[in-house]
Amino acid sequence: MKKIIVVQDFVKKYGHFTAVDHVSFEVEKGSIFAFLGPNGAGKSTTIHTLCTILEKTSGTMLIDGKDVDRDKSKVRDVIGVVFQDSTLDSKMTVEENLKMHGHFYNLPKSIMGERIQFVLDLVDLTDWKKEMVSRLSGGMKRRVEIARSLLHFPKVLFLDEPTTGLDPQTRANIWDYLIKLQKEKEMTIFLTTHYMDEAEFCDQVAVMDYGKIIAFDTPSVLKQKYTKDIAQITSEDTEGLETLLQASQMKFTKKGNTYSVELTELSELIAILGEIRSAIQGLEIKKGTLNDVFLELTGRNIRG
Ligand SMILES: Nc1ncnc2c1ncn2[C@@H]1O[C@H](COP(=O)(O)OP(=O)(O)OP(=O)(O)O)[C@@H](O)[C@H]1O
Repeated sequence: MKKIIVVQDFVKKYGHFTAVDHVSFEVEKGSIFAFLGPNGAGKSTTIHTLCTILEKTSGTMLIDGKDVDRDKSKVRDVIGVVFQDSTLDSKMTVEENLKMHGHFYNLPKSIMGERIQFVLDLVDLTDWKKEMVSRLSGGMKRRVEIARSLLHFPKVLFLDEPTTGLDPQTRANIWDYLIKLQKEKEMTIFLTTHYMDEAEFCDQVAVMDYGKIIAFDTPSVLKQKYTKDIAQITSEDTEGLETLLQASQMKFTKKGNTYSVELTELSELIAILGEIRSAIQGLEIKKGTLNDVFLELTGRNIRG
């Protein structure tokens, strides 16, 4: 697989403060990649530097083989960006906003109309083309921004917390569009988020904290490596259950007559449950989450 983003030993300092500290990673072409971390982890700093908005202190960053310092304009030609703060002109229509962006990217007049139609179709906003941006909801504005960022058919789409502040339904819709885009256009999507559920959609996740990448892998491998599934068992026969758990050396905690058991071997648990079948009142298996990954790595919740 081709690496479309290559970052080596990236450092960004603001004065004496090191916001990003010797970070290296690579992103595969056509994948969805997320930087996951709490506020202040250094996610926006990294994405802004990749997008040529900030200057790095040291290190190397290549996008599609182009150096973000030496080939700024070539990098800008191959990327699309959607940042946290809206940059749409609310006194203009959706179409006018897109046209302005098209002119900025020197899109020929002959294809402008067709491109605008294409990107608005992608985000289901064709009927809103002539509407003033000021009349759109927050979620629709974000969709216009996504459409606008795609107008010049970028190879990499950068999204800095694309769904922050949006309601769950709109967030889900935006994700539908992004996944459709990635599949249909083979576009690479690089996003930052502090939403765990969003990171779950991604092919690869870099978990960031205090300016460093503390884990990097697919969501399922991260969960396999750093979390355990927990079986919550409620039993009338607490003594019997406890004796069996102790005998099998399974790790557990107890609250009332509910036991939280770390699942290592499912067959072992099934055997225990079989022995006290009639006393079991409830059973729930809780899968490890990306928040558990973060908790395991840092001792804190990602929101904390
Ligand atoms: N212009 C700046 N001057 C000084 N410090 C800054 C500046 N911008 C960011 N920082 C600091 O750098 C660190 C990383 O910030 P950054 O915005 O990259 O984090 P983040 O992970 O994107 O967080 P958020 O989700 O809040 O945007 C933070 O401690 C922040 O306060």
